[in-house]
This record gives sequence, structure tokens and C-alpha cells, in this order.
Amino acid sequence: MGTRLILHGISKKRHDRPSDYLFRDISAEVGEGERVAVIGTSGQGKTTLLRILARLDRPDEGELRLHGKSADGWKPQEWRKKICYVAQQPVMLPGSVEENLQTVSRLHGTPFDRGLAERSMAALGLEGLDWSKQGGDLSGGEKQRTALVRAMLLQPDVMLLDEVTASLDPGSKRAAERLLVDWSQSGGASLVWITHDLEQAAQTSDSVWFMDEGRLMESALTAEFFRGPSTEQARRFISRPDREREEY
Ligand SMILES: Nc1ncnc2c1ncn2[C@@H]1O[C@H](COP(=O)(O)OP(=O)(O)OP(=O)(O)O)[C@@H](O)[C@H]1O
Repeated sequence: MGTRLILHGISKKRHDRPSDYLFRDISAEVGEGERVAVIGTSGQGKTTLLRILARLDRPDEGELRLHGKSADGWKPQEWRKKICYVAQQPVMLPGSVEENLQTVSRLHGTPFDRGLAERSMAALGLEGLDWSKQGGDLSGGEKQRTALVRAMLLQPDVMLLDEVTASLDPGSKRAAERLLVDWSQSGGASLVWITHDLEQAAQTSDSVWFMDEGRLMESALTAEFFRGPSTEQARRFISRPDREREEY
């Protein structure tokens, strides 16, 4: 498995206390087709890290490399074609569902893959959705799934997923997990996926990044991590009941 994305010494200072770090010195790699689960208690900066990887925010220190080339050597829009961020609160663009789904092809001047869009929407249980409906009128779960399909149509090399199943019912959540894993396995996309759901992390990822105390405390193969994390902090984190972990 080749290396796709490299994080070297990435740090971000706190905006409320600039003398302190939100997180510091994060070094890690994401391989081709690798699926990484990012876990840790609230407020560790997981979202901020993903936004930095998408170049929607800037690190205070450190370097990112994609396909061996430093971020400085990439035009931001070229970087964002390769690395796509899907936010926890889905953003629908003005216009219909169909216009939302066609965004990528419109922006990049590529043909719209209607078949892929239809298959992906159906795989997420949205086969009956009227594509002429305004994106803004969809329910939270419908928006979330439409935003996912819209991002998949970009065919990025790395998909950054920020708690993207949080507003889905259990059936839709499983469908989204299956679709994303199958898509990654068949097309080779890498996934970096923030989740508070440890069962989801265990079932969908190859490796785990555990963030705590402003650091990437552990980066390990998923099976090994859940068999026995190497730090006391991670041991405590995974033994906490679900609700407590989210509210912590
Ligand atoms: N420079 C900064 N950039 C972003 N957030 C910052 C910064 N400095 C301090 N913060 C605070 O740190 C927290 C980081 O939030 P972030 O959403 O990145 O963490 P998280 O681990 O994803 O949390 P959650 O699991 O609750 O989504 C927020 O409370 C934010 O206000």
C-alpha cells in the first residue's frame, strides 16, 4: 500500500489562549485505500485537524504532503479535488437535489455520472427521493446522505468524514458504512473518519488515531488497538459507556 498523505509535526494553537496548543506535533500517514478512524473525547481538535487536512484551516506548525508533494506546491483547488471534507452539519447548496449532485461536474467541467449518483442514493435508502426538491427542504438525514453522495461523485483520493452518520437512523447508518467501505475497497479511496461510535470505528477502519491531551496519543492497527491499546488514556476511553464518552 503506497503512502498518499503525510502529516509531519502538525500543530495548532488555541485561538482563545494562543500561548497554548490545541494539539501539537501530529505526525502520521494515510495509505492508498487505507481507512482511518479518528477517535477521542470532545474538544481534542479532531474536526480542526480534518479541516487542516482539507486546507480549510492552516496549521501553525508542520507540513502536509500529498502524493509526495508538499501542500505549498499544490493549488488549493487542486488539493481540494483530491481531498474532500464532509462536515458533520451537511451543507446544501442553493438549488435542487439534482443541482446539488451535479455540483462537482459543473465545477470541474466533467460529465455527471448519473448512474453512480442513482446507485449511491439508492444504496443509502434514498431511491424514492424527488431530485427536483430544493436541497434546503430535505430532512437532516436526507441532507447528510445527499452531501455524502455529492462528495463521492468527486472521486477524491482521500475522503475526510466528520461524524457523517450522526443524524442517521441505525439502518441508514449501516447502509452508509457499507457504501463507504465498498467504495473505498473498489476504487481505492482513503478514508479519514471521525466517529464517536466505537463499533463503527472497529467495523469500518484498518487503523485508529486516538487523540488525547493535545496529542496523537496512539496510531495503531484497529484490531490491535481494540485488543489492547498501549496507553492508559485509550484504555480508559474505550472502556467508558457510549453516552459518557460523547459527553465527556
Ligand atoms: N485554533 C483553534 N481552532 C479550532 N478550535 C479551537 C482552536 N482553539 C481552541 N479551539 C477550541 O477547541 C475545541 C476544538 O474543537 P474541535 O471541533 O476541533 O474538536 P473535536 O475533537 O472535533 O470535538 P467534537 O468531538 O466535540 O466534535 C473547540 O471547543 C474550539 O472552540
